[in-house]
Amino acid sequence: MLNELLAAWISRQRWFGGKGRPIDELSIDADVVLAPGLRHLIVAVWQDGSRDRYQLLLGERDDLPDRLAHALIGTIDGVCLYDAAHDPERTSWLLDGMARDEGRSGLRMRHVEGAEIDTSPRSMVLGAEQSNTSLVYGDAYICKIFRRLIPGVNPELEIVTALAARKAPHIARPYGWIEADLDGTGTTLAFMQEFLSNANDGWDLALTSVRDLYASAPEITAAEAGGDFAGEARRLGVATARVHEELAAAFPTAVIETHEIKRMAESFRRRLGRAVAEVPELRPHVSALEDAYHEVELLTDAVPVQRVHGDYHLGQVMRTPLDWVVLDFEGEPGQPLAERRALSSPLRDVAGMLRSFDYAARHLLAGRAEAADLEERAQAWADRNRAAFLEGYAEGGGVIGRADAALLRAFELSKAVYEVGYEARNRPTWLPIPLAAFRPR
Ligand SMILES: Nc1ncnc2c1ncn2[C@@H]1O[C@H](COP(=O)(O)OP(=O)(O)O)[C@@H](O)[C@H]1O
Ligand SMILES: O=P(O)(O)O[C@H]1O[C@H](CO)[C@@H](O[C@H]2O[C@H](CO)[C@@H](O)[C@H](O)[C@H]2O)[C@H](O)[C@H]1O
Repeated sequence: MLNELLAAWISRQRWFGGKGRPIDELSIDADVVLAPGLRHLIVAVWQDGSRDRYQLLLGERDDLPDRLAHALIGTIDGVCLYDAAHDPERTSWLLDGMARDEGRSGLRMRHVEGAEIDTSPRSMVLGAEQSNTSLVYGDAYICKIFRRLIPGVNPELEIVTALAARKAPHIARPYGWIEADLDGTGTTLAFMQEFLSNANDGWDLALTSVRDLYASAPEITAAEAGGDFAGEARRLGVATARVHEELAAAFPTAVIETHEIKRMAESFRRRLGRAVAEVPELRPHVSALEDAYHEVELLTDAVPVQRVHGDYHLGQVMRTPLDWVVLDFEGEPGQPLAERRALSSPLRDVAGMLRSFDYAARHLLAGRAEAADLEERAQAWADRNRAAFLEGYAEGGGVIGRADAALLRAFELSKAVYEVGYEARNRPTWLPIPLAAFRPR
């Protein structure tokens, strides 16, 4: 009975990865009582012969107050079952558990060495619930509950705790995490960090600048328009280089030679193959993309590799009154953990952010009558901020040599190919944004 209720409910959740496909079976793999009226469940969802596992906090109440009505999953024997992530009276147990390093039937709640956790703030679910659910406790902490579970330590926990131990700048302080064994492997279920209460998302800041530019008279250049972002783009470049330096110091590094460079080009091609099969609009660009990837195969110099962010864009950075802070070191969602933890060229992150300036510049263009004129201004905005970011990156000690141009270009194009797939699946009206990256310039 509970299984059926959960199957119907889970398929409607924003974070459920198998939307649009029928659920063949849902089973409960683990069910731990965390506190009175609060259970922690790991469920396995079977679709088309494949299995994904998700976690949920199951609340139980005899009467569900109105403020929790939206979280109702169903009623069994007169007991209301609901998503307790939305119930601050229940989620306070997670904070208490981490503060006291508690364990419950295989579920381990931990705090970072030396971190003092104030257990008084109550939580709210962060509005933009996407692939995960984030709980914000007062203005002190943000605890990300990873919904779809992949066995292993989450790269975000791994990286942020390693950088914090080095007292690295540009990261949000880690406080605690929750873990359990999945298939015999210690697996991160949740990760809690400092909440940057007085900070703005990089994407929102960039868009404010772009809007100003669109609203301004045509003769006004990107540099003259109000809300110029280039100073911030430069600072972000500096911060990015510093984070790369810290990652290289905290984790192993290597250099890859000719045959591994060829393998990298092959992986760009594989991604392209998959994306073309999914999105036919990519077809006219295949030959130009192949040429760009071939340039990589011709490289003769060794390429330095290290741990990187992996899914770097303006939505992953926040501007505090002091400086930029980098968030979400999880890598590209949906990729296998081994791939997300693999060493890579830091140019991959540089390329990700360059793409993001293009995104910010272009995303308001779609469907606007005056688009041709705006297109020019959008391009000017993107060019200016991309250049400023690269200047900052060099200023911060990041190295982009002349021989790196082919690799940087290939990373950028490959990111755009990934974005084409991402937009086709999630936001089809945004598809023209990454497609514009393939136009000859
Ligand atoms: N430490 C933090 N302080 C303040 N806001 C944060 C923090 N971490 C994340 N956020 C907010 O949550 C949003 C989503 O966070 P993110 O880690 O990118 O989650 P997801 O993996 O679901 O994309 C960010 O764009 C930001 O607005
Ligand atoms: O933030 P996530 O880890 O969930 O990353 C995924 O979603 C992103 C969108 O939210 C997506 O980023 C793309 O859109 C951004 C604007 O919304 C833009 O700044 C990025 O440059 C662009 O790639 C990201 O690719 C995806 O992995």
